Amino acid sequence: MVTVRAPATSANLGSGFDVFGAALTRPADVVTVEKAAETTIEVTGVGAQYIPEDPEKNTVGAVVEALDAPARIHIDKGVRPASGLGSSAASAAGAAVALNRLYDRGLSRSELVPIAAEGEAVVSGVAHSDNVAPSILGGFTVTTSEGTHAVDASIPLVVCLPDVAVSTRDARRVVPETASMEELVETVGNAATLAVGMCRSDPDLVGAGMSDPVVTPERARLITGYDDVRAAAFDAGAAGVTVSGAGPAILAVCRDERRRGVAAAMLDAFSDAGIDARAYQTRIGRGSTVLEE
Ligand SMILES: Nc1ncnc2c1ncn2[C@@H]1O[C@H](COP(=O)(O)OP(=O)(O)O)[C@@H](O)[C@H]1O
Ligand SMILES: N[C@@H](CCOP(=O)(O)O)C(=O)O
Repeated sequence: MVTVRAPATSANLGSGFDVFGAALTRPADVVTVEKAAETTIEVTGVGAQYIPEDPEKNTVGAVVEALDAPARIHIDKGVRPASGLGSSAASAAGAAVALNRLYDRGLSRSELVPIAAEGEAVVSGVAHSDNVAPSILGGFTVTTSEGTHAVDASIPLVVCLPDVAVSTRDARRVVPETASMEELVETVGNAATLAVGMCRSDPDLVGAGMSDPVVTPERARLITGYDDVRAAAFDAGAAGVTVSGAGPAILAVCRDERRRGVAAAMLDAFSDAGIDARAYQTRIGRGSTVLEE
């Protein structure tokens, strides 16, 4: 038996659509696997009632297939599904790390990234790796078709999750098909600024590089109260605010001493818009951890 804690993640970080990701210290899924002749999946925890236990439909089923590692699998969800916090990815990442150990497949953490990404194709139609990479490797990650680079960065964050669901599949439908040269130049400049900020563990620089003129404005329209929550976070001292993943969670980066105030301001703004929400005061953290084997 192997048990793995796989963290929630925030993808895109504004300027790095389908490329940037970050592991969060909390929340997390806990995935337990045991060898079995046939694969079975049991799901408990946050939002378990919305998650299929059929291996064909659950993200971990694709990981079992790719590793040829049938197992009795238990997923204890800490990351709510359809959150923008890499819920579907956390289970796939945890399963990839756990099954690799259970069956002694000997794959490196980097080699497990494309395998876990197969799970994302099951739910969103695209095997994007920007959530599974940080959930497996930890830190700030840059993922391209060439592979993944991970950087340990110490950056305080707040993620505010409203009590509404946005599916990644639906939110990918509003992504524009083209961008102008002006938008491209602005995005490249912001993404590069953010990456330098991560390398320096500088929250102000990371925040300065989060702005994205192409995808985020379209996604923000799907989140009731987004503009007010964003403005409230900036007023409370956030250095940058954007949609987390495909939403509806909203991500703010700030200095440590501002985190509590930023979280309270975001919750108040959602409440003023008539929406219940919860805020996680978190930071960039480590990847999947083996708890027991
Ligand atoms: N192990 C899993 N954990 C979470 N969601 C899963 C899992 N397997 C399948 N799903 C499905 O994936 C969808 C949520 O994924 P997605 O829309 O990408 O949201 P998130 O941003 O939270 O990952 C839901 O329809 C859910 O039923
Ligand atoms: N790059 C993807 C990331 C989706 O993240 P999720 O946490 O919402 O699953 C996208 O923006 O579609």
